[in-house]
Amino acid sequence: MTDILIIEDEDVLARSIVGFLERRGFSAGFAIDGQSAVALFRRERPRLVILDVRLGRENGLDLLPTLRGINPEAQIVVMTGHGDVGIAVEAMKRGARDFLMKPAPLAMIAGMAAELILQDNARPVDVTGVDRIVGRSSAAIDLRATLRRLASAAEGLQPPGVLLSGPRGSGKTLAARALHETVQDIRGKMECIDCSVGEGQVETALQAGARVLMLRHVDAMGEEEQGKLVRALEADPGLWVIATTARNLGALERKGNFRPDLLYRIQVGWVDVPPLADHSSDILPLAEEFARRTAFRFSRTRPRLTGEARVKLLQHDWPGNVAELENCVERAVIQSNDGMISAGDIKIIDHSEREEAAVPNLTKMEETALVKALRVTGGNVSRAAEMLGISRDTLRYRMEKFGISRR
Ligand SMILES: Nc1ncnc2c1ncn2[C@@H]1O[C@H](COP(=O)(O)OP(=O)(O)OP(=O)(O)O)[C@@H](O)[C@H]1O
Repeated sequence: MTDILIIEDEDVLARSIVGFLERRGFSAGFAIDGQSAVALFRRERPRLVILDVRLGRENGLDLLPTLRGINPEAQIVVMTGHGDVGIAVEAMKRGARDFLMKPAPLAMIAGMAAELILQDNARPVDVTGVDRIVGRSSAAIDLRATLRRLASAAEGLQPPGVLLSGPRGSGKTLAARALHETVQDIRGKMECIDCSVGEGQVETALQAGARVLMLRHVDAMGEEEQGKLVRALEADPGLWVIATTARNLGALERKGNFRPDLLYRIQVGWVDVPPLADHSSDILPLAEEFARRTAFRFSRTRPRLTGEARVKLLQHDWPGNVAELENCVERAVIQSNDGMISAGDIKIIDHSEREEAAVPNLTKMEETALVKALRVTGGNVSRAAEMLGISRDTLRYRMEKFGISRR
């Protein structure tokens, strides 16, 4: 019996995946076309299949119903070309469990195999440093690499400052903490300040012995606090700043709302944290991680996401980024009660609908104003028209239009 079957028409690639998996203790085999893949699948009953969508002239997706018909319990992960989220969604509608985007590093394939085969509920929750950043997209890989590079250059950064820039909820604070955890031995104690909350926090943090200031939402820092910070940084050149912003600080500086000398000090190291929509291949690994963490927190067995639930998560564009995904999965885990998270448990808050509801209806407002003016004036049309700032004739016309009587 084989644990993992690789269905991949590129013989050399298939062999290297198999070799890598075997060195990590899995038994693996491969097939280079549909027909031999089905025969091997039937004979070896693998628990996991990694299926390339482009299988020579064949479409790998066409194999899905056959494989699922033979053994519906086997997990099937499809490999798609980079950026082909549409194909991944299609594959999952047809029963695939997950997807990988090519080129997928071998370590990532092995990690996914371990996760799916061992169903490791017991994976430690206390991963530290840059490893806390979940994701297998090239954006996540780049982010971890940039943070590691900055961490190793941390001692030499002059002046010592790193700016993490990206939209709300994208993971800037997590990246900042990950960076600090990696360098804390050389940089020392960190105090976190949310600059949108108020003034005076820099002083308090310094009094508490901070050697690193984490400034969340630094774009919201007031003028006076900016001045204090610049003076503190001048007095203590070893003080480190890790700042996060969702707004363009350069533009704020040009408008005179951000001090150029502060900007110069904090954007020595620069990290861009992308919106979740730009790395949608991380949606499912992140959702799995949030489900695992929430289940752990509430001492529950980790619920499984059904295929429909996965498709629903993939099809949303997450304007609130990772924070929105995290909230959504947490709610789903709390609501689920049969060990499964189904599409119905995934409640996506439609921001456009909420915004639509928040826009007042002008006709309704006009009618309400007319009724109110007539009630306040006891039905006196002249006084009501005066209050409303319109002529008596206009008021009469409007009353008729809305069918409003004087009382
Ligand atoms: N790649 C990731 N892996 C694991 N968890 C993540 C990742 N990105 C974000 N998160 C989690 O998502 C949530 C939101 O992230 P975070 O608070 O870092 O966003 P932010 O960009 O700082 O938001 P804001 O702009 O509102 O301050 C946090 O709970 C964080 O731990």
